[in-house]
Amino acid sequence: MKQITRDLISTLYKPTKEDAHKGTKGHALLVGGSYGKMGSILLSSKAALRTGCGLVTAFVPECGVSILQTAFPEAMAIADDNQKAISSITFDFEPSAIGIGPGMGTEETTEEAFGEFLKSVKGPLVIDADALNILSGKREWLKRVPSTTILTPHPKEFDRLTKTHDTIEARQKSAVAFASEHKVIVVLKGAPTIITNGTETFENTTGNAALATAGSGDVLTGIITSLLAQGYQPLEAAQLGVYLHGLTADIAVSHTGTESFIASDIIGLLGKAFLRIKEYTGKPIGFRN
Ligand SMILES: NC(=O)C1=CN([C@@H]2O[C@H](COP(=O)(O)OP(=O)(O)OC[C@H]3O[C@@H](n4cnc5c(N)ncnc54)[C@H](O)[C@@H]3O)[C@@H](O)[C@H]2O)[C@@H](O)CC1
Ligand SMILES: Nc1ncnc2c1ncn2[C@@H]1O[C@H](COP(=O)(O)OP(=O)(O)O)[C@@H](O)[C@H]1O
Ligand SMILES: [Mg+2]
Repeated sequence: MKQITRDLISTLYKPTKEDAHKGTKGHALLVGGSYGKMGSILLSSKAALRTGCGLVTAFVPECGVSILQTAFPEAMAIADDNQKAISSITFDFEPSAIGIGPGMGTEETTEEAFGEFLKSVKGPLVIDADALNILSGKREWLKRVPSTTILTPHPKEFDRLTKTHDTIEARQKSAVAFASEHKVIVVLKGAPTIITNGTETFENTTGNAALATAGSGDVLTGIITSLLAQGYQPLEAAQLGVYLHGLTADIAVSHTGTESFIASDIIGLLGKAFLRIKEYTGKPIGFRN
């Protein structure tokens, strides 16, 4: 297994172009949320914008619109017809990338909506959380998942999708086989997280137990979706996203410790994490780089 080193990340990282504007930096669409779990998609959406895409739209149940627009005015919101859970995923623009699943729930109407969504979605796409849980009950829908889609299961989600694994090694081996069979990229989250496309497998080298906190995976979904929206190739987006996510916790741990770190802190430290990566590239930090 290869390691995701700072050298690898320095070669992947693309600085913002000087003549960039919000229309050239990609438009991420985040789909998810349900009554009582709107925080998850809010975290994903905020993380996406903080990772550098130009525009973010959140597709949420009706009850989530005012929550989103109040807590995060920079994002646009599209309301589902249903009050509490997503029932039909329709939008009238072409997103540069889509992330789906955080807080979405697995109600029947949401399951149907996700099944329909998969019939027409082209990608780039990130599938997380409840979208993965729905797929676990509808494995035949895996055929509809576009190739190079990024799946971001934690161990329990991966086991639901496949089978119970007794060891981390067995699960990792299974993730490689799964990625190869379904032509997807699996980000198997954990300590450490591994990324595989079925041919090559990489182990992340950043992150610590501060990340063991509610919503940290929702944030990762936003980060990776944003990188995809900005034009990173799926494997690169997964590698850079997981590295950045972990780096925020490594930066934080000396002054917050592991206990008080929360998912919003990951978002707040993304800027510092990007600056750290810029340092690795050896190029001056500033406007003209
Ligand atoms: N503020 C919010 O709105 C939040 C919403 N969330 C959403 O809640 C829904 C349920 O997700 P959950 O992941 O909480 O529930 P799940 O039932 O899918 O998984 C939680 C369980 O998975 C196991 N697990 C997780 N990471 C593991 C690891 N590294 N090693 C071994 N076992 C591990 C643990 O047993 C844990 O209790 C998702 O839609 C998620 O996006 C959560 O992200 C929490 C925050
Ligand atoms: N002890 C740990 N060390 C490193 N990373 C961790 C640790 N615990 C959790 N993480 C990371 O935190 C994230 C948790 O994701 P997830 O379980 O989906 O959270 P949520 O669904 O609450 O958002 C993953 O990226 C995982 O790798
Ligand atoms: Mg999660």
